[in-house]
Amino acid sequence: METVTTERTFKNLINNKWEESSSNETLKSMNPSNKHEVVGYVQKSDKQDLDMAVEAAVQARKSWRKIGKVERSQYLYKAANILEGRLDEIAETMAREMGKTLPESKGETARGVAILRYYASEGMRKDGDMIPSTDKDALLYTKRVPVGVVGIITPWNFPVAIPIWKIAPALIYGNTVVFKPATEAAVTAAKVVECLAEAGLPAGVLNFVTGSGSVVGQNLIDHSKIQAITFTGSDTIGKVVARSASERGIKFQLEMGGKNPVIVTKDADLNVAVEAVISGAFRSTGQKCTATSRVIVEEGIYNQFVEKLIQETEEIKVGNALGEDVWMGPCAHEQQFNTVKEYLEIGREEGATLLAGGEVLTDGEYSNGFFVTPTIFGDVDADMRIAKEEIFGPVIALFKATDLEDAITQANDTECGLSASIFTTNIGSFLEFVDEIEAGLVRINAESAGVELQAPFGGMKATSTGSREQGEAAKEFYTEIKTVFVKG
Ligand SMILES: NC(=O)C1=CN([C@@H]2O[C@H](COP(=O)(O)OP(=O)(O)OC[C@H]3O[C@@H](n4cnc5c(N)ncnc54)[C@H](OP(=O)(O)O)[C@@H]3O)[C@@H](O)[C@H]2O)C=CC1
Ligand SMILES: O=C(O)CCC(=O)C(=O)O
Repeated sequence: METVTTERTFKNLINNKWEESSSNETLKSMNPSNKHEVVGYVQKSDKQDLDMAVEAAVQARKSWRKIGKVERSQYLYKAANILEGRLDEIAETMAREMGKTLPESKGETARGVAILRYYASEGMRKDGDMIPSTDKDALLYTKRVPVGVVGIITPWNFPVAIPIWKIAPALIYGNTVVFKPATEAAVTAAKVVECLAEAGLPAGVLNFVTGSGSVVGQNLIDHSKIQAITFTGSDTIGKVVARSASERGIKFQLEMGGKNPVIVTKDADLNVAVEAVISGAFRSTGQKCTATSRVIVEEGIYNQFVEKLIQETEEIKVGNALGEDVWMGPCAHEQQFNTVKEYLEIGREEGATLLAGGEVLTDGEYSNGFFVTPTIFGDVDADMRIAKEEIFGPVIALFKATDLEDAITQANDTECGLSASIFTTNIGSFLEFVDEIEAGLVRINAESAGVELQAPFGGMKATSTGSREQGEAAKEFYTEIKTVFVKG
């Protein structure tokens, strides 16, 4: 039986009006901890709705650019305060809608507030540089200008932080936005947009359109009036974005998969390493692009490390994301649940040794949700699919290494290059790792996940398109540089 906990139907935001879709249809968002519970409804939009949103963003471009960065920052400060005031409510919605535990959901929402404040303060920072000219009587300088209308497509795994780390820099640098969230987390995203709208943004500056990726998302990336697209999600759709954007010669930024390694050397503090591997691999049910998925351990301490890892993994409490003392929630939605179940099977069939977990939980309350136990596979071979493919679930693949060089070679044996950690007390090992590892986020004695909003974020190799999000680095994507030469 379906339980409806909220009557709310969320609308699109187009030109500062909350609009129903032209199809008059809605999509319902379900709770992965209890698949009978509806969290809310969002609009099932089509091309017509998207065209209106893009047109509104086009019309708002000039005036938004002209009011200047300092004034734009005030809207972000206000939105931060509003989001902070709704922190508990929005975190609870997130936990209900995509199964992140309540403490983690609160942490992410607080991070959203901090990101808004960070980019608000960017309003007081410089817009360009003075450069000496070869002509002593001339003035030569650069001026950063907005790109124009930015299309933003986000995934379901960070439904507050990722939208905000794209929307806030887009707006502060003077762009207008059309935002399409992941359908599986669109109610949470709608609440974030409410906070921004309530801050009083002028009409057309931020537009929000929900609906399927294949209709709203595809039309957004193909739209002739968009000047830039930023996307976080799967490799498959990332490639579609890249093709469409490069054909039209517009800017694009992609953040996609990870297969992040952690190396544990023979001199590591094993307690620290075990705790960090568990947190990196299983928090958010392993559904982070920065999650730990391969753990490479030096032979001398392998047995000791694995024994402790198994023991602590077996103590993890899995349950409803809103449950007290629950450490790990469900997979975020049915399709993701099916993917994880499939990989648990693949691991067994490929001949890896199941050391912990590997179960689908179906008893009692568990039967209402998408629950699996945190899983560790040993004896994993580099050619196995569980060693190569992103699972996006709570699954660790363990490998043995003869020495540091072997461990780094194994760590780099992947197409992805987002995040990588090493646990060591040897300064030489850490310096070697920093030099040799092929990853955009390099972490020493710290878990592979965890991003600081004021620092550049992004991957090497097939994970990203080279550009970086967050921190100051975001301005490279959200602005163009004009080089100005002035002769008196
Ligand atoms: N790097 C990361 O952080 C993430 C990686 N992933 C990886 O991707 C896998 C699949 O997850 P999934 O949610 O299906 O990821 P997708 O790449 O399908 O979805 C990400 C976003 O793209 C949208 N989208 C879907 N199809 C199109 C399209 N043709 N054109 C434009 N936009 C589109 C989605 O909309 P809609 O929701 O409406 O389909 C969503 O907003 C995961 O198992 C995981 O491996 C997933 C999420 C985040
Ligand atoms: O580790 C984090 O905090 C960010 C991860 C992320 O960006 C993602 O999973 O998409």
